[in-house]
Amino acid sequence: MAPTASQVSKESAEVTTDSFVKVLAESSNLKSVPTQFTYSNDSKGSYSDSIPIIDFSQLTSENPHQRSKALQELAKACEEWGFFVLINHGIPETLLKAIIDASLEFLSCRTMISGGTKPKARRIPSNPHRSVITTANHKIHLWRDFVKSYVHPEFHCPEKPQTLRDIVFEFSEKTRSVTRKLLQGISENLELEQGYMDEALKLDSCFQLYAANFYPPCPQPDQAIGLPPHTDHGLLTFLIHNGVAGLQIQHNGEWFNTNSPQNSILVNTADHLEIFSNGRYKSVKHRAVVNSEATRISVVMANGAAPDAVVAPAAPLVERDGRALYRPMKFIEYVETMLSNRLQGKGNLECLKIEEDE
Ligand SMILES: O=C(O)CCC(=O)C(=O)O
Ligand SMILES: [Fe+2]
Repeated sequence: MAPTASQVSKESAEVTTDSFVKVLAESSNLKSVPTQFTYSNDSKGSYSDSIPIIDFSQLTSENPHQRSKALQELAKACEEWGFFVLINHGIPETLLKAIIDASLEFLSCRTMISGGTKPKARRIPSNPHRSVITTANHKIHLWRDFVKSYVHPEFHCPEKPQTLRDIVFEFSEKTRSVTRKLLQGISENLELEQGYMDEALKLDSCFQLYAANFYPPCPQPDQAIGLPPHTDHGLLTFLIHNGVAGLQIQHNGEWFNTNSPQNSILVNTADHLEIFSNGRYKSVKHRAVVNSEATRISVVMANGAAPDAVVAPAAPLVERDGRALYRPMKFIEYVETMLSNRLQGKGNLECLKIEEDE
């Protein structure tokens, strides 16, 4: 079950003034990355013409030929890249722009609040504005400010401004509907009986998490990271941004820059799709790199199973494969372990893998 508003606001009390990277980045004499942010990385990525593009209007077309072609493309994208650029999805461009603008305003405004009295930020019913990860033996501050809220099946969002709430609510509804149709296509590609996936994952009460990430310009982009390599919880993650590049995905061991035509949505396959498909569709590793010139903002909607659904490899696939490759786990427990960083660098997915000799 999603946490109650009181649980969440208790966590938000961890917000501190110095957790805002924006303030640090704006200080005029900042010439290098402070040591606690140091994360040496080669932030360069390759470019590829073969990053898949999925035309949603063809996937939902009544023309069987068009639909079957789009289904094949979707299967290939999930198998080979775990990532695709979704076009003609039907979500109005005005809404995409509105959620970027409202998220940007909210994060900028939180930063100003932090400079004065803090209580307002504390009362915000969203997850903490955390910018630290713990690796095996030390803490690294990320070059990112962010906000996160569970928005479905229960809607939690900062109470103010009302415009942000309204926009996030509408974006959650629209992305949910697109997600359900993509999952329907994926279920057909996995040759599952109609309704099997919906029931097993209780998709009518599917989980959604909204996040907005704010990456200010960084004086030494190779010495800091917005988000280190990771995979996402959930089935499919949707991401849009303000036109400043920064998302890189790993493909055959190499980092690739992602490029998105205007009004498109970047979609990646996530951990629970890897589990449910019994390893057919891998959860793609990705990272957010920073740059020295422009502020980047991304808005993410993570789409998962119902909080109380126990996610396991689909039984018909286990039967076909002869064995399950992952242990079952309740969806919300998985998410909460991941968000609390309790695994300290070791992914949840790794912990659920069943070795051949077990
Ligand atoms: O901002 C980005 O491009 C990546 C965001 C992301 O991977 C996440 O929020 O999980
Ligand atoms: Fe991610």
